Amino acid sequence: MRILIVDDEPLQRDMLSGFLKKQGYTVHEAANGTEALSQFMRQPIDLVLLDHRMPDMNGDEVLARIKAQSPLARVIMITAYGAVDTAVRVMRLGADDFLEKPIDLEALLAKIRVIEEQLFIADDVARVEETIDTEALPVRMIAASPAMRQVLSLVMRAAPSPWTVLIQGETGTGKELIARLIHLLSPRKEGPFIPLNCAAVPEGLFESELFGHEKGAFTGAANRRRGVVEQAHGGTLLLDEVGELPLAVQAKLLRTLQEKTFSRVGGEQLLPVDVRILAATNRDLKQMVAAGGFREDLYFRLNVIALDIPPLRRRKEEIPELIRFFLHKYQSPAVFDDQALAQLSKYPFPGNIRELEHVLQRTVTLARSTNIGLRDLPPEIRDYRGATSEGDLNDRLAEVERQMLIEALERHNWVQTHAAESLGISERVLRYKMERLGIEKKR
Ligand SMILES: Nc1ncnc2c1ncn2[C@@H]1O[C@H](COP(=O)(O)OP(=O)(O)OP(=O)(O)O)[C@@H](O)[C@H]1O
Repeated sequence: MRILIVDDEPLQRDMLSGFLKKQGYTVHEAANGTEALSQFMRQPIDLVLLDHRMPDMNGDEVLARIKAQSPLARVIMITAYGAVDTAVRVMRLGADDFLEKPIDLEALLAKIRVIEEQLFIADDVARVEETIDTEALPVRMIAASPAMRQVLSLVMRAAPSPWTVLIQGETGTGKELIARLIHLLSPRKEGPFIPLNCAAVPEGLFESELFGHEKGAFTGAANRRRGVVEQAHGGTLLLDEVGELPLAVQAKLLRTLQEKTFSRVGGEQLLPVDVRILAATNRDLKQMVAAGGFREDLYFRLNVIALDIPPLRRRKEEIPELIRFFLHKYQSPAVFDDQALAQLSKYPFPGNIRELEHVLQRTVTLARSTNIGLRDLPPEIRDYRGATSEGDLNDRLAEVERQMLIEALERHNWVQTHAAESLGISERVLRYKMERLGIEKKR
């Protein structure tokens, strides 16, 4: 990891630099904010240890400028002893962590390790992207928010296992992308990845689509045909919109999952098959189970590991990064000004990342110049005035809850027992809420 130490006291810098070098890190140093920013332009930096008290520039400002230049750079802010206000404020401004003076080197190392672990995840993803690129598969992905990093870390752990994974999320949140990632990180990566969109299969054709058919199995079955289960042998089968599967087919699929065999429509023989199943849905399968539209036993079989992909409006901090990503993908020279970016961040994107991508394509194509401003945005976004519906209310409540939890955790140095107590909830409830709201544990 490449670490930049920003501190105006040479002794403190030397001490930190010596310690971190001994731990095997590559260390750069800067004596003030201006120098820090120029260092930042010159070379890749993964982590900044930033002294909040700077002679030339306010620590808040240095932080904001670093984060604007490279939203993925991690920053640990070094604050004065007992300056709780500062600590809370810099965390809000996007610092990844903070540490009080005098610096406890063991605590510093523990914090660096946490960040390092997150970067490893990002590195793994980058490596996956390379693999995918060489195979000319159009799969690259951005995961810059804490919520998505948490999803990715779960992906990393789930992928090598043989278990089925149920990927849940609204339309366009990247469920198929995540499924491909799981496949590519699994021992089956050399095998096929077969996606089946269950919503696109006509009612009467499910069985043959899944399991294939023998010649003459039904009118129109002129030849033997392999189904997706068979095609995915040795690899991974993604059942997208799995909630659309008719009940009769669900029973057959369950048998295949349990016994690792299947038979083609019109065939007598039970054939062995080695396939890992991933399922994706934008419907609430649990509710479908309760309403009798989905088999409970199949639900439990599919839901061995559950991955919930948060909607884009819960991870708006990724919008600038996603825009950069898509502009690069389309080799567009367009630049979005601050007002356009702010308005895009306000809009709730019901169609999530897919909608964002379409909006960008449309905007860039129709804009009069490469400088994209408010007037170039599609009217539904340009004229969007903020929350009105119930869905938005829930999002706002979640945001308020998030802020309150983070503040309480900060106040109590991320000691969950104390934070929970101060909020009047149990520690278990606190942990549940942290997970649901994508708040990462700090220590
Ligand atoms: N994190 C991401 N980074 C970059 N691109 C993404 C990301 N997430 C999704 N996309 C892109 O957005 C589009 C929609 O993603 P995908 O098809 O995986 O969504 P989905 O949840 O499976 O949608 P649906 O529920 O409608 O099937 C794709 O073009 C995908 O490449």
